[in-house]
Amino acid sequence: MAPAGVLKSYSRATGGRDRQDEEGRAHGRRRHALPTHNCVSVWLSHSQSAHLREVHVHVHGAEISTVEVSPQQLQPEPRSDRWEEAESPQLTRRTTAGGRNIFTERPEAQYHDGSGEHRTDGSSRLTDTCSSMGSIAEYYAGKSVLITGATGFMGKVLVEKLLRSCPEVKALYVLVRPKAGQSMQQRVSDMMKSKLFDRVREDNPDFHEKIVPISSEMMQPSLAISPEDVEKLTACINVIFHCAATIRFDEQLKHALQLNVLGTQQLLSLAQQMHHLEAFIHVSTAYANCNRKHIDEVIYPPPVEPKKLIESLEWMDDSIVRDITPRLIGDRPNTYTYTKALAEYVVQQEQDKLNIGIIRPSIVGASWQEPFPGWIDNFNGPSGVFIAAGKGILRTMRANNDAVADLIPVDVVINLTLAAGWYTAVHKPKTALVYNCTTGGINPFHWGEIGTYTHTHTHTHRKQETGSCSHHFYFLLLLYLHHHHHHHHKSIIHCCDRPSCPCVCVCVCLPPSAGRRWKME
Ligand SMILES: CCCCCCCCCCCCCCCCCCCC(=O)SCCNC(=O)CCNC(=O)[C@H](O)C(C)(C)COP(=O)(O)OP(=O)(O)OC[C@H]1O[C@@H](n2cnc3c(N)ncnc32)[C@H](O)[C@@H]1OP(=O)(O)O
Ligand SMILES: NC(=O)C1=CN([C@@H]2O[C@H](COP(=O)(O)OP(=O)(O)OC[C@H]3O[C@@H](n4cnc5c(N)ncnc54)[C@H](OP(=O)(O)O)[C@@H]3O)[C@@H](O)[C@H]2O)C=CC1
Repeated sequence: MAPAGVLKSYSRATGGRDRQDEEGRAHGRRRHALPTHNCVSVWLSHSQSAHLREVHVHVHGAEISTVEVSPQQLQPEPRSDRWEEAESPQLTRRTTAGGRNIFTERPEAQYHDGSGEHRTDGSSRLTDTCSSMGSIAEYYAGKSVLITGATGFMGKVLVEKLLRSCPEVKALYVLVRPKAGQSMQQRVSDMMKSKLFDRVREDNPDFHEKIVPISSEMMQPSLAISPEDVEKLTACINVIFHCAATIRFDEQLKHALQLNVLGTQQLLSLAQQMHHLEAFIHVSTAYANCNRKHIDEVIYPPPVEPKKLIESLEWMDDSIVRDITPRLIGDRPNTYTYTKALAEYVVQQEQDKLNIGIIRPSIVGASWQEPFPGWIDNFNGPSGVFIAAGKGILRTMRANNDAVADLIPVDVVINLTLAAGWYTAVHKPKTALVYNCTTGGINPFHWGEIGTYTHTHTHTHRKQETGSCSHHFYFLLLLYLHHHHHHHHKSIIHCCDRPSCPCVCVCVCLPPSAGRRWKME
């Protein structure tokens, strides 16, 4: 176990008002220690005046990449996608003839091991491989990668990033099912035509040749992959990224178990047949253990033995399962978090046979920078709320302004996921490594602050667009903790689309003249 103070602060991923101030809110610029037993981490640091200043990618506590963001850069310019940008005290850089930076470790570099001890021991099992690890892109060169959930929000970004930043990757095998009357091929082809892939297309118009769709339905026995495809996959796959899941909070327990737990189990079985597999990366969620106050980067014992649960639910009528679901999920809020916790355990069971990494993102939001700022294709989590508020439909809701909004941009999550794939393959950890990919512990940002930033940003943006400072209130969402405050506000503002009376405007925190200019789009 790592030292409690540090890890608790970093790993806490649950929303809600919490104890982030054990280490104090950030006063001026500060850096927080990293969790100790993981070696690839992405973390954010900030100053009091800016909510997001830097993203750091660390390997073994050594920084391999830093991105600076000025407070004004709420819509930053696209930046270099190269991962090897920063000098670090623990890595030496050599630049190849082609201009590529290659980082190798200094022999005296310090390590943290799983017990939280600093190590200077050059004979550590981790150092052996570090000196030959090269860069992440170099690792993926010539590799064949299998991706589940490639048609989903995170899977798409993973596919895009691999193709763009690891151009030498050999092939991406994506498990896809036909859906909504579209064949598997049609779905993949549509995906590749989307704006998300514009930059990849620019770099390599033939990028589609690297994507190999494999027909699969993850709820079916053996994932419904044909014997020919199984043979193909077992012969060539080097790395697996498992993103597929049902992320519905209200999923029927049987369905969620079948996909999130049994589907994962079947993929692990397939993985074991692979002759050249180097890493299995499972995408979990920071909320898998949301019933705990502190979430360390460890896999907790499951609430129930998954195999037994699946066996006992098999014979039960759906209505009985529905009735007993609340008892089964206990102090977890939904079947999603419950089954994701079981899946982690199922993955852990294979750690003796496979090199495993588990990524636990918190609430994944729109891209921060890559492939361009602000990309998102769903209304999940709070995104639906932002859209409704941005459209002026939603203006009040019950929520705690001071609760931590543990948002994390999708590109940051994907960068970590790929870095973890590389790290896992190169270091072959003896036990599954867990990576909490969250912001709440080290760079807490609160729901209430979103209103402030959004308002300022909308105002600036509008001014840039129109050259005018006019107060058009497109975005006004007030959060109330108390039921009656929320209802009071709702009855005023939700009942009048155009508050023409100055008194109403004042009541709902608009300037008295706003009524005349209120405009809905
Ligand atoms: C100014 C201040 C701003 C401050 C804002 C403060 C906001 C506070 C908000 C706090 C929110 C906190 C959220 C916490 C989230 C924790 C997240 C944890 C992260 C994760 O680990 S996983 C990702 C989270 N998962 C989800 O978000 C899934 C949620 N969705 C569902 O559970 C169900 O879909 C839902 C919403 C219950 C709807 O079910 P149902 O009524 O059965 O409807 P259907 O599923 O049949 O869908 C009907 C129709 O709608 C489309 N649909 C549904 N959901 C989405 C979606 N998320 N995005 C896009 N489209 C969606 C669906 O496709 C159907 O369309 P058809 O055309 O097929 O009919
Ligand atoms: N979004 C978030 O905020 C967070 C997500 N996560 C985790 O990240 C992972 C990816 O999530 P996200 O991309 O947001 O989810 P999406 O719902 O966008 O994508 C889910 C993917 O799983 C596939 N899938 C679902 N059911 C099946 C099935 N029966 N057979 C084959 N494939 C199937 C979907 O395919 P299809 O297109 O055919 O439906 C889709 O590609 C999940 O494991 C989730 O738990 C973790 C934390 C936060």
